[in-house]
Amino acid sequence: MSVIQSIDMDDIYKELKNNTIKIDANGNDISSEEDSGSATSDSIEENENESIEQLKLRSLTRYNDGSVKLRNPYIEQLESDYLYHLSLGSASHDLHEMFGDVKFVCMGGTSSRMKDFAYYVMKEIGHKLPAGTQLQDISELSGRYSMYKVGPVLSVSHGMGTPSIGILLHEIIKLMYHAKCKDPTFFRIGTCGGIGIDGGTVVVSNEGVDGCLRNTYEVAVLGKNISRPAKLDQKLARELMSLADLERDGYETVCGKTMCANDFYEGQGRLDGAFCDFTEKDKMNFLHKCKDFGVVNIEMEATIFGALTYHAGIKAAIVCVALLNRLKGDQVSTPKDIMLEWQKRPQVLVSRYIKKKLRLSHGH
Ligand SMILES: O=P(O)(O)O[C@H]1O[C@H](CO)[C@@H](O)[C@H]1O
Ligand SMILES: O=c1cc[nH]c(=O)[nH]1
Repeated sequence: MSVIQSIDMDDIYKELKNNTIKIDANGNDISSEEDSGSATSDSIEENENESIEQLKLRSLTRYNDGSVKLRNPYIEQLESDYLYHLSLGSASHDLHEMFGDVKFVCMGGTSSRMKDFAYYVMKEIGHKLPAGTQLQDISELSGRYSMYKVGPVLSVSHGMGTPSIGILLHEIIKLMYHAKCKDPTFFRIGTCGGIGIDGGTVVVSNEGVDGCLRNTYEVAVLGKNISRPAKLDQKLARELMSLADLERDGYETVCGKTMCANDFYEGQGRLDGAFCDFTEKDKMNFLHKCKDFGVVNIEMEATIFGALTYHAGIKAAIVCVALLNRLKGDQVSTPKDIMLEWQKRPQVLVSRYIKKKLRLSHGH
């Protein structure tokens, strides 16, 4: 058995490596700043700082009318911007006409899930298609992602892992800008492995952490690692939790940290990949440490989803259903029909939220 370097879990709070630049939501380099949030810090001052940060973020990411502003001066200079992986362009399509009314962008890994969600949410919000028509996959030509529009809801597939959802997030955020969408809210509707929770349990994430339990998303840009906070909207998470109802739903909904792994097998401590250089004891120790740290589930997109939406000043939430309890095994072998029923659960919660917001905005 080859030797691998073990993760020193006690080092998780230490500074990132020297060649990593930490940037805050406003794009400032904060690599040299001490970590804030010690138990002795004054909470009123923290709240004030938080509000100031939110205001600065808003001025960087919104025009006065609430429409999405990009943090990239080069886009304005382009004569036309082609969103290659969506098969849509600012010159070839009237993006404002097509998407200007979008308020909710829902993403999930597979095309079939996002098509099902589009039909489900259509029924839930009472959206009617013209007689004899059906929903069209707007990005079909790209052959990469599938996208359906149901009134103010966009339902898009993102594929697997951070690179895939990262490309989509860049293009969808640009789409929001070209379409002049006002204050959109983003959701990831997914599946995950639970830690200490039964299969079928729904998880609302309160933050994303990476495979070393850091609450950041790191990416190499021009030869340097850039690290951005992987934050999710706390109020939105609480509101989603308030819409869950154990008695009515018949299943549990919990809130906690979500680990974003860069791999399904070794990266999630599975013993059933093509390779495994650790023991079952190592795996269980790691999963228990994650659990003690507040991690309730593992998937493969949470950090980048939190980081890019936060950087864009977009309210975002992740709702996943656990397909298994990783403390009890690694194989995902639940029968297909049960799995499909479980996958509906995050859709039900997100639809409830959308319905509630639409009712409020229509004044009833
Ligand atoms: O939530 P969905 O889209 O199912 O994605 C989850 O499932 C995939 C692995 O099977 C990863 O992409 C993980 O994040
Ligand atoms: O264990 C699991 C199940 C779904 N998706 C993951 O990434 N991990």
